[in-house]
Amino acid sequence: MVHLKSVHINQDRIPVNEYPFNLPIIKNLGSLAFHKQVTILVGDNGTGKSTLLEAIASNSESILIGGEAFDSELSVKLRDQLKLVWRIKTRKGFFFRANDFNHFINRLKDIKAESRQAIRDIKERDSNSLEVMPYARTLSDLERLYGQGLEVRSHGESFLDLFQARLQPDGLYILDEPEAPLSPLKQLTLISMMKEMVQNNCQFIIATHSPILMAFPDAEILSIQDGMLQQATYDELEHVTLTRDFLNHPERFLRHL
Ligand SMILES: Nc1ncnc2c1ncn2[C@@H]1O[C@H](COP(=O)(O)OP(=O)(O)OP(=O)(O)O)[C@@H](O)[C@H]1O
Repeated sequence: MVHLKSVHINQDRIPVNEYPFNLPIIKNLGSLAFHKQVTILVGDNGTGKSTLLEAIASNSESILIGGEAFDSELSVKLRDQLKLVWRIKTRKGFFFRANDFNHFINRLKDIKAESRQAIRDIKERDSNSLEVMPYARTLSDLERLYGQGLEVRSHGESFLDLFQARLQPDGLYILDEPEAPLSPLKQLTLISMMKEMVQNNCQFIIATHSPILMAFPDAEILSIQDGMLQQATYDELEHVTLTRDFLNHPERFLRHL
């Protein structure tokens, strides 16, 4: 079952010559329906996938993992023109951009260091003080979620740890290029985690360039063609055909570069 059924854009009174409204994908959006629990957005660089996902996530009040805030004033403008239709609005889930991930890990590291320091300072003043409790709770919550710490894992490992820790049933997960740090094998691990969460009533909307993630079983694939989002099959995607042809005959491509 999908939580988010559709997105509509109010085309009245939008400044069509300004970013993000000047992007063809936004100009042509109209209504976008989500029919399956997994939607894969595919398109060339710069076609507007991140812009659209950020505006949807911001409108749905999604938790932003790792980023400072729904930054661009510009995507906020787009957010305000969107109308989201829910089956039942879920508060679970998050918005995740691979680009924000390092920031997220560093922030967790800082929170732990600050909490440890606060505990030391309080204990020096009064070794029996209960003031340490909130800091101790923060540390134990982080340890329960992420074990020793995401910062002591490799980029790809910590990324999967995060998903393992934070995916929960009934959530809406909006992911922007989650394949970024993952080896092909670990992308399969991510697919396996997602399959489990789909059985637990989760919905995923994912922008990706990975032909592996695009193969998620029974996903709805929306491909950006000539500035329009259109349903597509896996085998007709350029990402897939080009990768397949390249892997079969790399020399044919490299010869011309
Ligand atoms: N703040 C901004 N001001 C003006 N133009 C912007 C801004 N942010 C992005 N753009 C432009 O909007 C277009 C769409 O960007 P966006 O990041 O949404 O594309 P994308 O499809 O996610 O690309 P990629 O696959 O490379 O991540 C790009 O041409 C980009 O240069």
